[in-house]
Amino acid sequence: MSKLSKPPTFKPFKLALIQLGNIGADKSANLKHAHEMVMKAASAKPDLIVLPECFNSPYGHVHFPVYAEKVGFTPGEPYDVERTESESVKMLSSTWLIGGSIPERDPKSDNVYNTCTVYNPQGELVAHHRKVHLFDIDIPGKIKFKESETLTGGSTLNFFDTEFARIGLGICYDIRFPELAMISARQGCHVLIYPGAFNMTTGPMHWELLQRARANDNQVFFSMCSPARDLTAGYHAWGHSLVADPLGKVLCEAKEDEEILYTDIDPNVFHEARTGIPVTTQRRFDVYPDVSK
Ligand SMILES: O=C(O)CCC(=O)C(=O)O
Repeated sequence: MSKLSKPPTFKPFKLALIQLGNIGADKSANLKHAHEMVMKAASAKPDLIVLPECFNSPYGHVHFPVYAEKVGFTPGEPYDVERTESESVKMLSSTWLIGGSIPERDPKSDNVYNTCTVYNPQGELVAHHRKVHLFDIDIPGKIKFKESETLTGGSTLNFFDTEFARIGLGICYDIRFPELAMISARQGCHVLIYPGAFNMTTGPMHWELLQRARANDNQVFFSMCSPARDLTAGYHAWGHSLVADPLGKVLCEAKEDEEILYTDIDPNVFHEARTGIPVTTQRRFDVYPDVSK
């Protein structure tokens, strides 16, 4: 994970985003439904399946410590999925799968993180990302949210290699910090995937704009996978799971209900964008040397 080796050759692949619905208070029911939807998505034989942010628990800072699981890894150490205590990790091991995110309790520090886990087709947990930027906002009369009341921010940037692409990870609010996407792209990621759950205020304002911007800035494919909207839940997710191409064009977008979106990722678009508008080789670090390389 996240070592600077040569990226794999970027090859065409089929991506499936599961905009999961019916996420309620019952964790086993959430996992059962997620499993059914992963199996349903897998029947179309995609190369990579993605679940949304917080797919096993209601979204809200009060819920995170209650639903948090010991996932079975320590950053910097090899993963040991055999010894995991996490029901969610056991359910997820099936194909190339970005397991959205779940609240994770670190066994040593007892800190709770919002964590994305990634599995290869052998069912091994091969990468993880702890949400770096916590969603603490207050838009009077609209939305107030404070993840930092119960969560700790991660402190690493993460990507993983498949046989078809190098894929960078982030979670939701991480998209507002272009540095994360920029550094992942400079480390050779072809595709950036951020499970996310925007809301009814910032969703219409920024969900599409930010994804198209990160895609276009970095000339990569960019995708966020959201839960479906549930107006009976405490948090109303925007939905609209989306994939943008390296020119910033929206390739596909869900509405607000439960849905599986399939997209063919074509490396030619990536290469043509970078050849036609060669910003990746025209940067002037002599003018902005403080920007991380
Ligand atoms: O950035 C936003 O507007 C929403 C972020 C969010 O919902 C999250 O980080 O979970």
